[in-house]
Amino acid sequence: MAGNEVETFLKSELKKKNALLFVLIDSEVSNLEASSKLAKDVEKIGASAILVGGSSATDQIEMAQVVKGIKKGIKIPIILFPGNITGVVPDADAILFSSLMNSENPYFITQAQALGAPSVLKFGLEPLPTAYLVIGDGTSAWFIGSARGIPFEKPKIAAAYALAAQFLGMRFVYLEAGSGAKTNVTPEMVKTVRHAFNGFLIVGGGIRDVKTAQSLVKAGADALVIGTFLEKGGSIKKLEEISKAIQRSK
Ligand SMILES: CC(C)=CCC/C(C)=C/CC/C(C)=C/CC/C(C)=C/COP(=O)(O)OP(=O)(O)O
Ligand SMILES: O=P(O)(O)OC[C@@H](O)CO
Ligand SMILES: [Mg+2]
Repeated sequence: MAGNEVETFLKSELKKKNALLFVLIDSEVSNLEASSKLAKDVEKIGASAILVGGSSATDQIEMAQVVKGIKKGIKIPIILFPGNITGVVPDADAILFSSLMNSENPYFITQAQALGAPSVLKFGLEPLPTAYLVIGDGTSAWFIGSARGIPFEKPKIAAAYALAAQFLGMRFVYLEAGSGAKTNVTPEMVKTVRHAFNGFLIVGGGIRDVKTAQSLVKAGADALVIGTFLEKGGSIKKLEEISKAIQRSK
């Protein structure tokens, strides 16, 4: 059984850096060569982890190859970000073992977890118990996960879910506006959730500039996830600016 090395690493990074940058690599979008290069580049500019996943990434073989290929070139952890049981593959360091708490389909709350858990054990992946909360609507994660999206302007509802997650023993909360979302989670929602939840707070979806990133970190985010910005050709230099800015923002 895997230990808690990744969680310990993230917490110690957090002490040093104030807030962390996670880069999401979608194995469906980037091929192995592009993903390996991207992973090395983002490690250099201060990213603390690489997330690998996609809400429609159902090709397990492709995903396993990408994870294995990236792993060779980097020291920072690779954390799986599964949208389904097909996202559980070997050779990663950890997995966001997430429950989409505001899904209307129990499959995404407990059944995918039950089906995926034996493979997590078999592959020696460190499970990071995560409440995955989808905010707003219209994104892939919202649609595929049958989420009843928490309205952007209802921070107290998000905070109530986060508190429930804490009472259920989850140590990570992920506020997800959805990949490529037009609007990111509001700093006000992050602040309200931060107040209620004591664990590691991840925020993602639609983050692509320094100002937004800084405002979310000031509001209390521990880590920001950025994916689409790079998929759409955003520069590593700009990502570095974001990375540096969030390290100073709290
Ligand atoms: C713990 C295990 C085995 C499974 C968890 C299953 C859960 C909770 C799924 C939640 C629903 C879901 C579809 C989440 C997607 C998360 C994800 C990887 C998002 C990033 O991918 P996108 O970039 O949105 O995907 P596309 O590229 O397909 O738009
Ligand atoms: O792709 P973006 O919009 O950066 O979102 C990242 C992540 O939160 C999606 O699951
Ligand atoms: Mg994607």
